[in-house]
Amino acid sequence: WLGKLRIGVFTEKDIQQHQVKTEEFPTGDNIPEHIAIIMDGNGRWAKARGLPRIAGHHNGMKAVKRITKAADRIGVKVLTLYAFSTENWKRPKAEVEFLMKLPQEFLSLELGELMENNVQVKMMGNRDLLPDHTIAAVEEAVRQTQHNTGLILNFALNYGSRLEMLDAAKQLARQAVAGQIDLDAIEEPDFEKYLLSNGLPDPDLLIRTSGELRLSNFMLWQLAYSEFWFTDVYWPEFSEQHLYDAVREYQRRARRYGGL
Ligand SMILES: Cc1cc(N2CCCCCC2)n2ncc(-c3ccc(F)cc3)c2n1
Repeated sequence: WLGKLRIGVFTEKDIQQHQVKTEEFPTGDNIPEHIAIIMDGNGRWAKARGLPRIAGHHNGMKAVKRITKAADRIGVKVLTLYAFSTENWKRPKAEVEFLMKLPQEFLSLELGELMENNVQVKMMGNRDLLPDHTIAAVEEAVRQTQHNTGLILNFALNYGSRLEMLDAAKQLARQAVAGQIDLDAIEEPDFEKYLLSNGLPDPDLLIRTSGELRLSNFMLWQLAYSEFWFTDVYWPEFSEQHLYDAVREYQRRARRYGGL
């Protein structure tokens, strides 16, 4: 009986504003197998606090760890995080140099725990233009975790969807010109195997933070049937409960649309 006694009184509003850390997290059926996140708002988060943009990116990196653990906890199988787009090269040189150091900083801090939690690190993106030190850090993490069978943590790094699809089309065209495939027999799976997401299921749920309502050249083919969930919250302040709100909404839609 005493176990049910509430210490202090909090309202539904407190819960919705995450003033109170409710232990509840989504369970049961329809946990999305693959969640993809466009982690936006890092610069604005810093600006709102009178901090330099790189402070936003650094706090964004802490959110990566927080949300990876939260997704793993509820049984998500694949978590794809849009860490750097092909358009991000237009940022100031100093900012790009800082961003290009974050993969190795994150991995030097977290790879041990990722291994303990059986997480497999993958990278989806174009290795051209990436600094050698960035590629080396990511490829070492991919190698070390390649046999892990738990959550797949897939970083979209120097990724652009149109370039990805154009390259897949060119590879198919080359095969057709060489007579290695019958043009009229090409089906969607023949195209998909040349995408950088090859081997991964399409995202069930796309989350984008900071109020932007665009895809920004992210997984345009793969998101064809995905649920989209947008929030005004800036990525550095995106909490476990925000993730769980998105998953609960996904489960609600699946129940509603899953029927007739
Ligand atoms: C370029 C960049 C930016 C980056 N930000 C932090 C998250 C918000 C978005 C912008 C800044 N993060 N966070 C983690 C990584 C990363 C990438 C590959 C990898 F194998 C391990 C970690 C990362 N990479």
